[in-house]
Amino acid sequence: MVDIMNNKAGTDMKNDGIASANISALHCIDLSSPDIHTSVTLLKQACLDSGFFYVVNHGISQEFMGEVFAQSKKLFDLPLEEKMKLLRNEKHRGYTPSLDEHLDPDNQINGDYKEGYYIGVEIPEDDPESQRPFYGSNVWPTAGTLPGWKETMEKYHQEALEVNKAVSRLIALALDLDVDFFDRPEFLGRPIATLRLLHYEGKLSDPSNGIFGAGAHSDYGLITLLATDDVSGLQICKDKDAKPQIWEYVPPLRGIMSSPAVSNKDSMPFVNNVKVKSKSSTNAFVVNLGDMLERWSNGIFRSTLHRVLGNGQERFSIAYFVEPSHDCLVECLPTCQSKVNPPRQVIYSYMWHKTKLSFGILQSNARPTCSSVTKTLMLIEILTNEILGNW
Ligand SMILES: O=C(O)CCC(=O)C(=O)O
Ligand SMILES: [Fe+2]
Repeated sequence: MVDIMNNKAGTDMKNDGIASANISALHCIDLSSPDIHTSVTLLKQACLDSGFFYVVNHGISQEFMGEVFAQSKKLFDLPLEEKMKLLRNEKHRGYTPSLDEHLDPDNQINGDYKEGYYIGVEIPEDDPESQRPFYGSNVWPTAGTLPGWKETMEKYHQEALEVNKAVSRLIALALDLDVDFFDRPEFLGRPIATLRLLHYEGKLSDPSNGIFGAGAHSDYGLITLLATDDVSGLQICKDKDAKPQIWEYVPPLRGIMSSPAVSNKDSMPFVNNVKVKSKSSTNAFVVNLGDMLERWSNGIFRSTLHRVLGNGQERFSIAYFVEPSHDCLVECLPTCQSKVNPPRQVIYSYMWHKTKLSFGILQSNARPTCSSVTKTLMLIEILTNEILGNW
């Protein structure tokens, strides 16, 4: 029996053609399990250990995921001049070309070797809400160019949001909050939820020379739901302060495992006693915690540094970034403070975005870099201090 959880040190990915790295032993949450207690325990441990975990049996069919990836590929297969007609607008919706984003400028010589496509929550232009950062209308390829594309992506946007909500309910329980804590209208009732299709062109990464598929970063929102194809590349660094940093692969978790470490085709992988149900069962999502949840939980749950190394093969992934509404006051959760861990920061989700926008971070990069995040957080503290006067 292959047990990815116990598949720790000693396993490497040498046949990826890049520097060998261990495979990370991540927890796996079965969203269909009636045993909520076990799911919450596993999830809590995952959030404390690494801020990364797999989610299986999430309810989105394999067939539909195949359609979403096929449509994504069709878009990226368009000639560059066609894609440039869909270039991202001022609301950061639409196409972002290769090297446009620079997630880790301190360690990258060029930008990320990936192209992307942003799809947010659609709010019509005549709705005053559309004036707020990250709300607005999407950019769509015409039905003539890509039939059914818009419909597929809109459906995935909705279905993936439900998976995120299911995960956020387990997170609420893991933080000793009411199960529906994050479901409130001002939180995930009106979320800032952004789908991002990604295509890595197949450039071989060379970390020592600053070449990455995606540079090291942590996501800045609440949680991110990531779907990937069978090509490995995602790595995490559980301790961002360690020197040297230790990077571990997070391989795609499938009904049939694709990585050499877990390729015993005769047996289905067990992950922390969760059986990935059958060869036709849905592929796992990778979920990771963002900087906002780290703040909200007063540093108890941590966001984790991650990056993507290209192994020379083309790779597709789909990230879904979820944050609460602009009106959400991200103040220390009641269950995350004590005498030894007093509340640290108060941030308006709205301020979070406004500050990023006003500092132009989003003008050069679709999302802020790690170092930008740090600078931004410092700034938010100053601004919030001025506005709320509670320091
Ligand atoms: O493509 C991946 O596997 C990760 C992408 C990612 O980390 C991001 O877009 O924030
Ligand atoms: Fe990320």
